[in-house]
Amino acid sequence: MSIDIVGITKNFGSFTALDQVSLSVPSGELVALLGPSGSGKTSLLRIIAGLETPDSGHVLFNGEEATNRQVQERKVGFVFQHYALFRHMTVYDNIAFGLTVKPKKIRPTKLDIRDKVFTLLKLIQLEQLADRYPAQLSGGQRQRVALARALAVEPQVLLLDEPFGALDAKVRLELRRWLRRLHDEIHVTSVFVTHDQEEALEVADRIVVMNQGRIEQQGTPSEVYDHPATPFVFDFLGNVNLFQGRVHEGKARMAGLELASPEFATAHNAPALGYVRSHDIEIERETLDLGALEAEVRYVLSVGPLVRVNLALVDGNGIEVDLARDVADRLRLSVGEKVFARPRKIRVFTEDYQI
Ligand SMILES: Nc1ncnc2c1ncn2[C@@H]1O[C@H](COP(=O)(O)OP(=O)(O)OP(=O)(O)O)[C@@H](O)[C@H]1O
Repeated sequence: MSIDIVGITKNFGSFTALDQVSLSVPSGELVALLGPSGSGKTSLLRIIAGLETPDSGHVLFNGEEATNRQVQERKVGFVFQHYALFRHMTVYDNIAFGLTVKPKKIRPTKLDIRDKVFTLLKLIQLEQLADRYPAQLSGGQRQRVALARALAVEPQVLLLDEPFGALDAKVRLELRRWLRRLHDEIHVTSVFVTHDQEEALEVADRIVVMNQGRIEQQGTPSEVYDHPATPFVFDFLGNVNLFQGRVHEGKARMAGLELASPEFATAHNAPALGYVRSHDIEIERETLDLGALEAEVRYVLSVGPLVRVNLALVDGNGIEVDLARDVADRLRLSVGEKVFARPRKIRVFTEDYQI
């Protein structure tokens, strides 16, 4: 089922949580709503679910007006961060619950329910644990059961609000890969709320980046990562360094760097911000040209497969560089050493345009 959000605004008192938000989710797509705390992700999800009413705007399901439809009529399934399972029921009964409480006329037979529950148990790879109680499961297993319970009633839309938020990093990673594979199998239209950019980049077909109740950008993971439309998106998706400067008659100057572009031709001393991802900077001991910045090594820190180097520039500002371990091993940097930092890619934003 496709979802269209058209010009949705939601206020809580004088606070605007959603400001004229429009979004289309084609049938079968997995969309991630990504943004910092308070950006309006959950409010938008709750409006799609029918748990919250917008002040203005419309929600359409398959092109049909659904703004005032009751939750029960919307055929949505939910999985929340702390959507506790029924403690006194086994895994089997938890998953079967939505089917057993259906009105008698449309309730499947006991045998059909059994078939359905075991199909779902297979899908979530927990067939052996049907008779366990929630307290006897790990956090990751519980969330998989919660997902199976949501899927049992064959929702047309699946809404997931930080479903893996309470789990530790390793389980989180496993589950998001598992969710991606599961979605490839069942293709139910899904909206997934997260504030974790890696999770969104890995799981979603499309990412909707939210900030202060508005959509900053939407696109495929590579579109938003490689071509961020705004400084906010650049900053939010990855570890970035920021250089302040100015553009004037075809040139941008910042932190001792000079960049020429025809895009700047009409700018006259306009303030500009240059963004460089920490893995888009090379460190050299010697330099032959002007494209590198003189710096001093402040500290060197191993972070798993990366080595994070903090450099102090001549102007006193600090930048962070992430080097692959083999590159760092070759360089063998020591604290206090003088080096050169060469940004490979800089994205310049001025008030009027970006390159
Ligand atoms: N029922 C409510 N009453 C008053 N304010 C609310 C209510 N629900 C949400 N808000 C406010 O609306 C804003 C958006 O909240 P929302 O939960 O949608 O953000 P979010 O992006 O999901 O954040 P988080 O990641 O922290 O859950 C927040 O500032 C929040 O305090």
